[in-house]
Amino acid sequence: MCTCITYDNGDFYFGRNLDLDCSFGEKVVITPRNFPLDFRLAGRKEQHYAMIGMASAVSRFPLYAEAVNEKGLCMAGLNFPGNAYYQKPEGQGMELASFEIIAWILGNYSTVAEVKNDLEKMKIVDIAFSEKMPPAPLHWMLADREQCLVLEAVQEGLKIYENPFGVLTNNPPFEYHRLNMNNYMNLSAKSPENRFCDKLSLKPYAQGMGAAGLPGDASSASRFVRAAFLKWNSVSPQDEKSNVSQFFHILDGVSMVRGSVITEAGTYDITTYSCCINTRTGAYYYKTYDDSRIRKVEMQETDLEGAELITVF
Ligand SMILES: C[C@H](CCC(=O)NCCS(=O)(=O)O)[C@H]1CC[C@H]2[C@@H]3CC[C@@H]4C[C@H](O)CC[C@]4(C)[C@H]3C[C@H](O)[C@]12C
Repeated sequence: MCTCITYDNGDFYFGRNLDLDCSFGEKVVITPRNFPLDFRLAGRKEQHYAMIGMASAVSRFPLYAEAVNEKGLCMAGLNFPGNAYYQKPEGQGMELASFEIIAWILGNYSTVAEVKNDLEKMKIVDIAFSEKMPPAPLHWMLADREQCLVLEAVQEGLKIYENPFGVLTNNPPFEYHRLNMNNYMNLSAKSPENRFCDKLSLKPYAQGMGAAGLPGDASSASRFVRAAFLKWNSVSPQDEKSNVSQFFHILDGVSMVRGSVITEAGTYDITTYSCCINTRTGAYYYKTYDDSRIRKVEMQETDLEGAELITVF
């Protein structure tokens, strides 16, 4: 499971928890402007926007789990098993493999509004990266400071949703989470008042009781509501250090502790890493399950005109 959020407070931040039972060879990878991107059916891009994010560093193609480009457009892929449906390629139009979609969108577009114009033309097709790497069933959150969308490639085609929450988790489809949020509108960060019945003298006896009923489990639906509650009630000074710290505190509120989530295969889902990106500066902050120190990789400190992928070890 995964949780992705945006955070607007002075600067605009984007990031996620990546919850998984194993590593996918993740490394922070910078794709400079002149690194040729070879798309399977959409052709070769010699030049494009530079981007930074966490990718599987096993290949010549940057397989991003999430990234931001130099214009502040960001995108993340999250598991969507049983619902993601990639179409058969037909050899016409803008056909993209699921593993190419982040690099394609961030390489070519500077804002969500710009992408939106072309989304109708895009088709996500069923192509494996390699025999050992079949397509992952994903849905995506795409955001900039102005707008946030969810993209879901399902049997009926590519669905595009406005996402006013700036939050995404996993199954079921986004429409469910949007409706489910209404079940929690009564929760509050403030101390509650007795609305149960005025004939009973009910009083809060501790802090935090206004949000009693906020779901605490690790399920996707619960993480969605909890991340939204933490994010939308968040208060933080607007400097970089406070914002980044606050962002990780929100993600910590929906993170997975080893042993508490056992998959059907009997393995343990954990929050492998958490990341926070300042979308204006391209600074990528992250921490891992075994090292809570926050590390920072700055896209702008590398040569963005380069022609080779930069993998940060
Ligand atoms: C596992 C992650 C989602 C975490 C998540 O949401 N967990 C929910 C669990 S639960 O289902 O809700 O229980 C997803 C997110 C992005 C994915 C990579 C995308 C590029 C590439 C695509 C290739 O085709 C296959 C390999 C590849 C490296 C992918 C590996 C893996 O699939 C990644 C990391």
